[in-house]
Amino acid sequence: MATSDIVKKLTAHASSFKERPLRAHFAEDGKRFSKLSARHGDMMIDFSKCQIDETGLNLLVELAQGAGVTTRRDAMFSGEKINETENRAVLHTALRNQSEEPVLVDGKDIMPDIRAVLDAMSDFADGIRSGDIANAEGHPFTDVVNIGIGGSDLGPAMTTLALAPYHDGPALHYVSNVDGAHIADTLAELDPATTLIIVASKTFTTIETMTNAQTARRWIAETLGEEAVIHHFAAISTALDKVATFGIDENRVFGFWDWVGGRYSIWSAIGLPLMIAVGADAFNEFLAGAYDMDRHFAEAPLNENLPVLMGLIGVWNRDILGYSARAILPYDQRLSRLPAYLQQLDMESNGKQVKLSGEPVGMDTGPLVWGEPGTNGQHAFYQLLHQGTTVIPCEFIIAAKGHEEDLGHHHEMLVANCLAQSEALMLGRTLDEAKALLSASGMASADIERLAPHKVFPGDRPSITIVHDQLTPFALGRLIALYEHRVFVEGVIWGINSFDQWGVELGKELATALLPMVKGEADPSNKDSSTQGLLAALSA
Ligand SMILES: O=P(O)(O)OC[C@H]1O[C@](O)(CO)[C@@H](O)[C@@H]1O
Repeated sequence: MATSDIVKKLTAHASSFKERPLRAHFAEDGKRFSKLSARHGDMMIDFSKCQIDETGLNLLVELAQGAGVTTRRDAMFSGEKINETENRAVLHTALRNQSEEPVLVDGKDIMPDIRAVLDAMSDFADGIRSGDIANAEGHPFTDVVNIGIGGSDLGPAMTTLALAPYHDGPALHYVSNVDGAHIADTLAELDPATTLIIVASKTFTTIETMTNAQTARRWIAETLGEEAVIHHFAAISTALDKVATFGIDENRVFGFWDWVGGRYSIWSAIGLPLMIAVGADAFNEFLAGAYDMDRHFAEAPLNENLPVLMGLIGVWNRDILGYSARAILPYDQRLSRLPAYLQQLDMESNGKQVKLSGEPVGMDTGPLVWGEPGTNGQHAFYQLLHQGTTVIPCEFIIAAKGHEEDLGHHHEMLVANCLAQSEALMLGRTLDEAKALLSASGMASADIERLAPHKVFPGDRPSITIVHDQLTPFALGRLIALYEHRVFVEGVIWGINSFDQWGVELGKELATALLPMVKGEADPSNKDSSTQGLLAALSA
């Protein structure tokens, strides 16, 4: 059946959820959870609190089949150049390939190069961690500053925080913003003599990273002397020629390849800061977790395949039910940067308006992705999630166990809060229930009438809950890979290229043209009146 026909069927099917609230679906079907949840190892995804049923799910699976999700998936894993607008393969999965199988790009097996870089990273990380690689005086590095932005920052920054219980290497710091405040505040806390700077940039041209790297270089040279620079810098890039021009010792340069997208690069040398923090063994566990999800994605039937199911529910929410956002709500303080990480992964991948052919997509594509960890968000924006006029599907993430064995009562409260939120969103509270509650408290009837509408919760607000055992390196790798493949599935259904990012270019070009105007060295009179007015206001 053609995609448009399945979409029509799905749209017709959605009416059963407009007519009957989720609470009725739960009341009628005691097996709803077991029918609408799926498991892989200790990871379980409950989507029974979404406005979907088995019939709808079967239609969605048909949609995935019709859109060619499996063909496209296999093409990605096998190194075909599916990033057609950049003429590149998409092989972040090869970076975590734990099998002996070769992976071919243009007929060449890329696995030996991947393993060679991983070995070099391990040697370097071990050396920094043990103190064998030290400053000119032989003192170990106590602090490492990673300078990068986007995929060269969010992945290592998010994962370093997530794996704090495994962090036994030097302290890690991340500088990304070109705002001088970021690097100034970071370096102010540090001793240059025992600080290693890693410059991470796929292209080694990104203006923010290059500006911060030059500032860090001056900081080292001015405090320790020019000859110290060689001891205090390392780099990660695909542009090895540009790194050499910057003056970083070639033995401290860790490469990767154009078939690794920035937002998919945490598995490459971009993960070096994480490896320095947690050690090569834990990093390898992290890769193994992602590989485990890769195998599941490649092999599990579509109706049991977690990333496929997540992607299908995403399309259902976005295109059939018309919800334009999704909230990422990890009930795990150490995943507090996950929403920011997923913003890049999802919105840079699927924030597109044309298909691979260049024609308009004709459907809504990637939703607005945002979020904060629970329980903090509960005391901030959950009011809107529960009673606002916009429905925002939520994605809760929770581990069965925390790492703080002596603080089990905290974890129990975390779990109770997480489950309470999805229950409240689904169930809501009717006007009659609100009135009954107020009346049970002994309130006068006039006050009940006045107050009850404020205590009504519409309910029927969909959510997915992802449960895993504990946030280990393996579980983290698996979780990120789950989201990567979910974004892939959605992108295939929309027919877009999830692996380019032309949308970030225009702003970069205009910033380059504006810089001389900001400096007062060029005439802004060809700019629109707003830009001219803002330039004048900022020139004080
Ligand atoms: O690693 P680089 O080349 O400095 O790029 C950083 C980021 O900039 C982007 O190209 C967007 O501007 C991202 O895709 C990328 O992760």
